[in-house]
Amino acid sequence: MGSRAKKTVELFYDVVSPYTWFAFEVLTRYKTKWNMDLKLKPFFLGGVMKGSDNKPPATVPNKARYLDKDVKRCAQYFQVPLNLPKNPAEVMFIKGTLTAQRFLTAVDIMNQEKTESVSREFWMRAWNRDEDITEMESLRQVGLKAGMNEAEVQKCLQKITDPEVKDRLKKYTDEALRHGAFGSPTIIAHVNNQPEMVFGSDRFPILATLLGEKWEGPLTELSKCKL
Ligand SMILES: N[C@@H](CCC(=O)N[C@@H](CS)C(=O)NCC(=O)O)C(=O)O
Repeated sequence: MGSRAKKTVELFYDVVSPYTWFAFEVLTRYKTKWNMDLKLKPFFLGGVMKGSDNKPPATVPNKARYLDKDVKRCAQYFQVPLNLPKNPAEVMFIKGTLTAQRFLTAVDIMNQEKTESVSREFWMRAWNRDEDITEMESLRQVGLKAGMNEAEVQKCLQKITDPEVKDRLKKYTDEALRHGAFGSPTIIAHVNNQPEMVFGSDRFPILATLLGEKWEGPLTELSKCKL
C-alpha cells in the first residue's frame, strides 16, 4: 500500500466572522489528523458580500436574535473562547476588518509561518476581549502577541497599503467568488482534481465525507486558544 496523496483544503476567511473562528480552530486541530494540506487564505468578506450580491444574515431581525444565541452555543461546543463584543455591529460593519485583513495578508506574504497565530490573535482581540483591531497600535500588538518580533511587525505594518498586499487580498477574494463563495467561512476541498465548496463551520461531517476522512467531533483537547 502506497501512502495516500494529501488533499488540499483551502480555508478562505475573514476575522470579521465569529463562525469562521470555529472553522479555523477545527481545521487547524485536524491538520495532522486528516491527510490534508491546509491552506489559509485571508480574503475580504465585504468584497465577497458585494460580489455575490449577498447581505449579512443579521439584517433579518429574527435571524439576528437566533445568531446571537447560536454563536454562544457553538463557542461552547467547539471550545472556542468567544465572547460577544458589546457592539457586534460596530466591530463588523462600522469599524470592519479591511485593515486587519491587509495586515494578515502582509504577514502571509512575508512571514507565512505566523499566519495562523496572527489570525487567532485577531479573533482573540475582537471576539474574546472586545478590543480594537483597526488602529496601527492594535495591529502591532496582534503581531507581537502572535510571536513576531518588532522588526517583522514594522515591515508588515509598512506593507499594508502596498499594491502587492491589496492585489493579493483581492486575488483571494475573487478566487473565492469564482468558487461560488457568498460568505465566510468558505472551505474548498480539492478532491479528484475537482474543487468542492463547503460553507460554514457546521459542515464538517460533509467535508470529512468529501475527503474520505472521519469526523471525530471538535477535538476540544487540541485547543490552542489560551482560555
Ligand atoms: N451556518 C454557518 C453560518 C456561517 C455564517 O453565518 N457566516 C456569516 C459570516 S459570520 C456569513 O458570511 N453569512 C453569509 C450567509 O449566511 O449568507 C455556520 O455555522 O458556520
